[in-house]
Amino acid sequence: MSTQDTPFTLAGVTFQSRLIIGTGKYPSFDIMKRCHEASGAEMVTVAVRRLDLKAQGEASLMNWIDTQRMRLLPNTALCYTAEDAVRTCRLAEELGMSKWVKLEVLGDEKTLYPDVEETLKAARILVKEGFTVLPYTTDDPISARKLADVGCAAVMPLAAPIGSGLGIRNPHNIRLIRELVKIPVIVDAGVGTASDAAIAMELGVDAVLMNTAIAGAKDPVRMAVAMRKAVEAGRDAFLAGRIPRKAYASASSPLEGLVE
Ligand SMILES: CC(=O)[C@@H](O)[C@H](O)COP(=O)(O)O
Repeated sequence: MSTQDTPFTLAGVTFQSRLIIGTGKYPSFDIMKRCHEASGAEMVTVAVRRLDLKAQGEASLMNWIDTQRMRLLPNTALCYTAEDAVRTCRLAEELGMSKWVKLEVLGDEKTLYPDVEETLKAARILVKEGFTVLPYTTDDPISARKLADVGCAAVMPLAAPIGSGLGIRNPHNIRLIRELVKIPVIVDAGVGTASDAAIAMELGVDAVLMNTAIAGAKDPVRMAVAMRKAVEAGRDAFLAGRIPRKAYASASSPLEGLVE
């Protein structure tokens, strides 16, 4: 029996790649650009509040992003209130970046955990203003459902705290979120290596967003390649369907017709 994939579609736009990539922490803009190419990602997130608006030419981050190939996804990193996040999204729009936003409203500086109450508040306002809202959230299924109910285009539960590289802390919850909401689910933050990305995809999520695992690797370009392959492999494994786990061995070769 062969299995057919359905395209990854977000707010009516179809993507070939299920990997979304960041722009922070790279050793250089040149390495970042090479990672973007190697990853095959078609969407790239940029922290609006970290942008140096005065930088020109090669000193400007935006100069190193291939916007012909990749859709820009401005994000609200460094925002701790709904008000700040909404203002940042409006600024992104004024700068001509995009009306698609990665909404990130953080609870504190130590954990960088999402403040779900403020995220919901901001999401309601932004959806009303016509933004396509992709919110970073906890791995709590009820919060994910509330974000879906207010009209977000996807939900992006964390695998683990941003930049921690701890991998999927709660696979069960990620699976519950996948079951509960009808919109795309994108695992965002905390991926440490390729197997984490593959596990996320094997849980049935639609895509994975990551930054630190690639930007902070010893060889970022090679890690970008590994992540592209891991996301593809995880998706294939999910579609193929894993075998059930068994408590005891079962022989790989048939037992009938043994030569005596
Ligand atoms: C780039 C970005 O938006 C991060 O805030 C995001 O959440 C990724 O986290 P990692 O760096 O842990 O992959």
